[in-house]
Amino acid sequence: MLEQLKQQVLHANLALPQHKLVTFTWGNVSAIDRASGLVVIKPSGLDYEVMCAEDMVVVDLQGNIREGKLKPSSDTPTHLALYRAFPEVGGIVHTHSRHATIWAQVGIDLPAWGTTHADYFYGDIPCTRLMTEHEIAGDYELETGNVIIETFAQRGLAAGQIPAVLVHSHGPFA
Ligand SMILES: O=C(CO)[C@@H](O)[C@H](O)COP(=O)(O)O
Repeated sequence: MLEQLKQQVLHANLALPQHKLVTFTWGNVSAIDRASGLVVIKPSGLDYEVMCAEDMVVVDLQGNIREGKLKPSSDTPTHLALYRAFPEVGGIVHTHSRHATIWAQVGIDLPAWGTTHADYFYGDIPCTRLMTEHEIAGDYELETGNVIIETFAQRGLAAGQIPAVLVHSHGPFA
């Protein structure tokens, strides 16, 4: 099922350690097949060095596992919330890359100060508000998606124009 997309998602996940964007297994990439509404995502906690296409997990937009032997990434509910909210989004990447994560801990927007930033973003990269204790203690990953959606709605941002966000005290999603 979705063999080509699994290869693409595997390749994108393996690019994270190659570009030094993750520590240990703390990052994940997914992609959606909009025709079927199915999402291919990295398994949770599996070393990138041994990861292969068959390890990719297929889930539907409600989080039901449709194919795969391994547990999907712990961030799957965040990815799914974003796919449900932003129909223009075809793929999502989350990392704990050092500098973006530092900005996320500070909790401020990333200003459009550089030319490469300007090549990809029509403005500052927003940082979400701090999540509440209730949100953190509840379904944290789903609430992470919700706070991203809230940030884009409150600021009138389009995911196609600002294709990344910092989640306060966590890290970047793009
Ligand atoms: O920040 C966290 C956990 O605190 C997550 O982003 C994990 O780092 C994701 O790991 P996988 O479940 O994708 O391996």
